[in-house]
Amino acid sequence: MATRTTTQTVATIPHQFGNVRQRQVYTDGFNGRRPLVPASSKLLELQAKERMSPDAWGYLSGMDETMEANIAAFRHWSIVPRILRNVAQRDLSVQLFGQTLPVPFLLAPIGVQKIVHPDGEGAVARAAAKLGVPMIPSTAAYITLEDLAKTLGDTPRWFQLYWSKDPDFNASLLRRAERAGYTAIVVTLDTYYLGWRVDDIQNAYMPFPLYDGLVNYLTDPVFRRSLKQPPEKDRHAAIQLYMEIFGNPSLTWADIPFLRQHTKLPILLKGIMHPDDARQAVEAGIDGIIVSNHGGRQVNGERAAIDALPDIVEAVKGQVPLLFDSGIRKAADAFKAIALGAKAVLLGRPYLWGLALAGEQGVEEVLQNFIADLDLTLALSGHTAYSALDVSALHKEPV
Ligand SMILES: Cc1cc2nc3c(=O)[nH]c(=O)nc-3n(C[C@H](O)[C@H](O)[C@H](O)COP(=O)(O)O)c2cc1C
Ligand SMILES: CCCCC(=O)C(=O)O
Repeated sequence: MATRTTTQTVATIPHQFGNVRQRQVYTDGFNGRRPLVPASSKLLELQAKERMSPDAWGYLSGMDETMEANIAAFRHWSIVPRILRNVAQRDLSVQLFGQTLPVPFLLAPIGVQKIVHPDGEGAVARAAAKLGVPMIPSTAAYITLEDLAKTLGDTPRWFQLYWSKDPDFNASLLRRAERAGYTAIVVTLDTYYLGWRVDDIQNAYMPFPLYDGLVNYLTDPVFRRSLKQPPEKDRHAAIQLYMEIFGNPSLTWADIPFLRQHTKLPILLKGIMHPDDARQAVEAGIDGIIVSNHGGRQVNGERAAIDALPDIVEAVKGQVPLLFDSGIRKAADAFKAIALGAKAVLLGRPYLWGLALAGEQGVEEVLQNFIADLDLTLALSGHTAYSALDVSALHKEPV
């Protein structure tokens, strides 16, 4: 059976990918079929909205003000292309924690994906594996982290930890992730509680008690031991326990060593928006930081994530790699975040919109489009590698 290594993926995706994709679109018409999903992220969002149930759409939404700020703030920076610099060969790969990622983005952890499509995370993992795009499955997935690891094969994968109130359960999740071949742990720290989500309140909708969305909990030996009866016999008690332990608002910096004691993998903190928190993370020995405001889902009126990035870059001074998410809709956004100092970005809602519209193939097409756009944006801006971009590729616009 043919095996595919990350390095081979690197070789097959980036070079000329954009041109191949364009040729498909303009001459072959995708072998005679129209695209399954719009290449325009605005149209993609609109069509996905029409396809989804109002409850699911409401859940995907966030706080209007912060979400709008996330998108609008990319305009605070613009790309200034350079010419005559031989951009015929390009490299989209980036190095992180001793690993080569074939593209400068990963799939952001997004829980409860079956609310938009019955194949949920399975379809996303299959599309990711097909293209070699790294994925970060959420603790709150509908498919166990072990099964997703199998689907991903040799595609790079990191595990997103929701740090619960039960230390033994947390340790068990970390053990399971290591055993299943995840190569980094992303600890999300902006979601001790879910924010004041007015659409969910209006719809009386709460997806996470849905029983099969708790599968990483229900299959966990430590979680099961805490129940009087197995979840198969008493669903209600299992859901109750999940609700009790899910978020841990008492955490402080003094708890960080717990993570280090329970995993050898690189640890990234997700949800850092303040430079002082970034400094403290470095002091605490954290391996990486994900600058993110959770896609504007947690605090209304929060600063746009891309506006927070330069301050954090300055605070961290290259001591650990920074990643970025919240508002990435097209290659130009990723280009700007990387030029400002992120090593890579996390793609969030757009792949979920592709999932809602056309399942696995929809995700695949969204990812292919994003990669093609990344490649062309790099070339036409006069650069040959995302890993070599810096702020000189941008102009700061007066606000
Ligand atoms: C429906 C939904 C569910 C999410 N679930 C998780 C999750 O389980 N864990 C997590 O760390 N972040 C979660 N996020 C946040 C994403 O990882 C990411 O930070 C966010 O989607 C980025 O914003 P954008 O989608 O607007 O680009 C979720 C986001 C959405 C939209
Ligand atoms: C139910 C798990 C929480 C998912 C999440 O992070 C979000 O809704 O933003």
